Amino acid sequence: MADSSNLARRGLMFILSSPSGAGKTTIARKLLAEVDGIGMSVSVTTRAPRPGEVDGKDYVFVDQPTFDRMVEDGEFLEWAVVFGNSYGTPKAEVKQGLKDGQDFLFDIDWQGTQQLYQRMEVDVVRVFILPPSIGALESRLRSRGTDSEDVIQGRMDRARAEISHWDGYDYVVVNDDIDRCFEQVHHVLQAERLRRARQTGLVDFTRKLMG
Ligand SMILES: Nc1ncnc2c1ncn2[C@@H]1O[C@H](COP(=O)(O)OP(=O)(O)OP(=O)(O)O)[C@@H](O)[C@H]1O
Ligand SMILES: Nc1nc2c(ncn2[C@@H]2O[C@H](COP(=O)(O)O)[C@@H](O)[C@H]2O)c(=O)[nH]1
Repeated sequence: MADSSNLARRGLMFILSSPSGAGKTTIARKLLAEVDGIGMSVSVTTRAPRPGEVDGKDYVFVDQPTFDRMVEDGEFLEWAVVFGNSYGTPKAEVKQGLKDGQDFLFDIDWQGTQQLYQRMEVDVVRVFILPPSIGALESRLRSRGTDSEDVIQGRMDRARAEISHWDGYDYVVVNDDIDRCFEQVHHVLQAERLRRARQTGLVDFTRKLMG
């Protein structure tokens, strides 16, 4: 017997953005651990690895000349400069994966979101995570313990500008309680998977149902 989860479906591009420290990486890791059928789009960056970050898993870490060559060779679906470092989304895996029904999770900023939306609007679902307050955002950046005071100040200075992009997203979720926020984001993913236009197996399935 068929249900919606085993009908053929085109994959989707599930984008999580937020001001730095609001919790998108935490939500992304939980989604990857607990939800089937979704994989991370691993970005390329010129930023130095943080303690504990693994090359090829958290990011592909490259130097600036390598990044510039990848841009010239058209290897990115989008790229942007964020906090003085370059970040880009590799093209290769995503395009084929979507055709095969694989969903991809993107932890990217508003500039990258706009570029992906312009290129691949029908596949993109845009989710923006807000902190419950500016104070909570700052204390999360500090409690993470991965960035210097200068870096934290830079990210706080940019936070208001980043928050101003909330209206470029399809869904906005406040991350006060992490479990509740995760549940809300998970529900968005489940609903978006059921969009008629993505369910490519529906034509055959309904034909059979109607005899
Ligand atoms: N709801 C929450 N309550 C308290 N702490 C949280 C909550 N969500 C996330 N955190 C913590 O806040 C810190 C920042 O979270 P995270 O690294 O996920 O943010 P981010 O948005 O991915 O930041 P960046 O853009 O810099 O990568 C982490 O230490 C995380 O454990
Ligand atoms: N446009 C893109 N933005 C990206 C990409 N990968 C990550 N990011 C964003 O950069 C900032 C900083 O990230 P951090 O890991 O250094 O704290 C954050 O907003 C990410 O969402 C990308 O490929 N393209």
